[in-house]
Amino acid sequence: MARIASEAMRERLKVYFIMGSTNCKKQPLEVLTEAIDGGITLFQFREKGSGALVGEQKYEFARQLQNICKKRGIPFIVNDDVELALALDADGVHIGQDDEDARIVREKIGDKILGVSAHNLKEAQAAIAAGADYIGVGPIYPTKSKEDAKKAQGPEIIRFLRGQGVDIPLVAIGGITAENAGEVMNAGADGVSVISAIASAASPFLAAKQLVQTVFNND
Ligand SMILES: Cc1ncc(COP(=O)(O)OP(=O)(O)O)c(N)n1
Ligand SMILES: Cc1nc(C(=O)O)sc1CCOP(=O)(O)O
Ligand SMILES: [Mg+2]
Repeated sequence: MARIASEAMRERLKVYFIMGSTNCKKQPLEVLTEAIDGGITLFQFREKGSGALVGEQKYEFARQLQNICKKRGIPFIVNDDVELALALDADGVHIGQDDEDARIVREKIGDKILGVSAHNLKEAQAAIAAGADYIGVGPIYPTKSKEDAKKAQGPEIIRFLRGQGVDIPLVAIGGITAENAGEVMNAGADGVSVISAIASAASPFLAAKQLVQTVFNND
């Protein structure tokens, strides 16, 4: 299998839903199913924070979510846990600046999708050099979903990176909702990545649909 092409990656990043068991108000498998019905384009399994599943329970939960994604043609990305991604034969891995080195992860996962978090130009350039398929840039707005999140930088960080010639597929993250997704896309993001806007919504289906409408109408 060859590396994903940039243009295909950009399309996949449009509405990127991230979720773990601790983020959901409803049954997580139902939340993911509704989000897919609503039109999400990519999914990341992020099992983190107080009360997160570990060991066999984490593996089994991930496998169930992966099965839903497989049936619906949504690529399944694993956050942080490269060994889990390999054990499940996931479609890819997302790592941050405090995780395993991106070059080593690229070697381990071969042609699978590699996403790397970047907060500034230096980190973005290093991620590209290490073989990232996309970068996640955030937090754009304040977020309650990541305990160790950095200070929000606003959509300006995306405009700045694009202005400096960073043309890798780029997804914005942190505090993004259907209300502010338009300005994030206008700043030059290929897509938006969200946890709470979908996972905490009374209707994950409607929440996903609203994001999809905003992002795709912005093309
Ligand atoms: C799409 C996307 N962008 C950024 C992140 C954050 O990754 P990281 O900085 O490693 O933080 P954790 O998510 O591991 O807490 C992400 N997960 N996805
Ligand atoms: C997982 C994550 N990473 C971030 C970063 O800045 O790198 S912000 C974040 C949490 C995003 O959740 P919500 O959509 O609920 O704000
Ligand atoms: Mg991480």
